[in-house]
Amino acid sequence: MVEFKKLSECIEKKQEIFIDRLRRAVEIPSVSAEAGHRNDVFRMIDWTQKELEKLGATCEQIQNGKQEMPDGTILDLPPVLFATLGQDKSKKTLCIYGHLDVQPAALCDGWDSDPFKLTERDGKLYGRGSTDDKGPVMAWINAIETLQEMKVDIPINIKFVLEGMEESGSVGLDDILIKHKDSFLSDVEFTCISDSYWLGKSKPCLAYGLRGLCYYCVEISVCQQDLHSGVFGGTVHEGMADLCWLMSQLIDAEGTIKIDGIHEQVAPVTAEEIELYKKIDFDIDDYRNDLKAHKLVTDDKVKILMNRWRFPSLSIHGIEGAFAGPGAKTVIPAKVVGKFSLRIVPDMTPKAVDKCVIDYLNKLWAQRKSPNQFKVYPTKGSKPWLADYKNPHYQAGAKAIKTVFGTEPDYICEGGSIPVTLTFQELTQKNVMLLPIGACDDMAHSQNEKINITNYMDGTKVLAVYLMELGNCSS
Ligand SMILES: C[C@H](N)C(=O)N[C@@H](Cc1c[nH]cn1)C(=O)O
Ligand SMILES: [Zn+2]
Ligand SMILES: [Zn+2]
Repeated sequence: MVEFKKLSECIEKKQEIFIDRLRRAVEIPSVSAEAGHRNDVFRMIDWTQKELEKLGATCEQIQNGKQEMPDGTILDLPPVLFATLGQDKSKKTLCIYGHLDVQPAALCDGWDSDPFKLTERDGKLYGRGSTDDKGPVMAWINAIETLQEMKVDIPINIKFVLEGMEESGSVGLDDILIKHKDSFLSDVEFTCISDSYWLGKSKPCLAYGLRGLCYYCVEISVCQQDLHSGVFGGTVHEGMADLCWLMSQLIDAEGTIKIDGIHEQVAPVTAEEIELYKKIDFDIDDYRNDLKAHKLVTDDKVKILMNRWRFPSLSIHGIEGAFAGPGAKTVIPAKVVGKFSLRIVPDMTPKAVDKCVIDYLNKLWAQRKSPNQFKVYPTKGSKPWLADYKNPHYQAGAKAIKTVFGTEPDYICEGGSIPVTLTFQELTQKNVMLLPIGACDDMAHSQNEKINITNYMDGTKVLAVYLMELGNCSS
């Protein structure tokens, strides 16, 4: 086993190279949700392939067909990048998943610097994708590169599955993985994903649960084109008024979901779980301060954590077709599409949730007695995921964290969703672990997303030590 002190020094010496690698990754605006950036997603995949090839990996881009956008345009889906490093039959194989696409971002959203120029301020690296998920993907590359330069024999074979559509529902990925179950995935013994965040700012953690996601569109059309509200106001049934009324019936002021049949699907909380949650090191005042929230829905630590991980939540995201710019445009939109989603937990399933949501909205629509055209439909849904954190694979992760930070990790769940996690678990029938490197205040998906330099560098160390620990791991 490589001496940690030496490994740590080698990683520290390469800090500028590693930051530069992340800088080049962030500079490619690989926003999967925007048609105008689709080529950048392709570019990002090509660029990462070259980085992996420099490590000696054999790469293959698995083509992923086409995607029809809501306006009817057809776009090529980015390929999924498969990479293989090492094919030693005497070694076990680790599969690393990550994503190379990012959420949309623009300076005018309220960023303090260009989201696609990695900018260092106070030991933090700001930029879209810095923590979600380009930083962690680069940290894997950094870790392998360092071990290779130190001439260390990595005790496992490594496979990468890197996609470019995660932030848009991982379109096509499950089908590709299912097709490669008996080939590329057949020898996978462990899967590790670094695409989530610590619970706090200083204590590392391992995550063993994710919520699933069910996303919905509610479409209301009034007429053929937008109307002048002075000329036509008072003569038509306004779609925005219908939609705002419908959306206001989804949750109450406390955030409790009002849709019939949702709460009944949630697995009952056990006394043992409550005890587990009580022990988690989580400062509720810090959390509120970080968010600069006026007030949280409760000051009870266990309830807040359970609301994040153990119970469903419903969020209203936006209205397509509605006026959202500055100024005072006076228009009646011809058609509006409301967007909301539910994060779902065991024992909820997208199928059962879809039925409740659609039945509930149809019931409300009948009450509204509007003559407008109404349609509600789910976009992609994903199930929640839970893993066995007592598996030796988690012990390898914990040992790596102990080596780098001198402390045991917290074992936590994550409120977000990475749908492919469950797919890996089901297809390989092996343990999957989430090993985050970013801090709780990294603000993924938001303005001023960042990763701390310390997290990026220590994260690289943890991933390198974890690769070495896997050599002794029998899952
Ligand atoms: C936790 C992960 N880094 C993440 O951000 N996942 C997204 C997945 C998603 C699904 N549809 C769009 N994005 C999330 O939880 O929102
Ligand atoms: Zn992510
Ligand atoms: Zn994300």
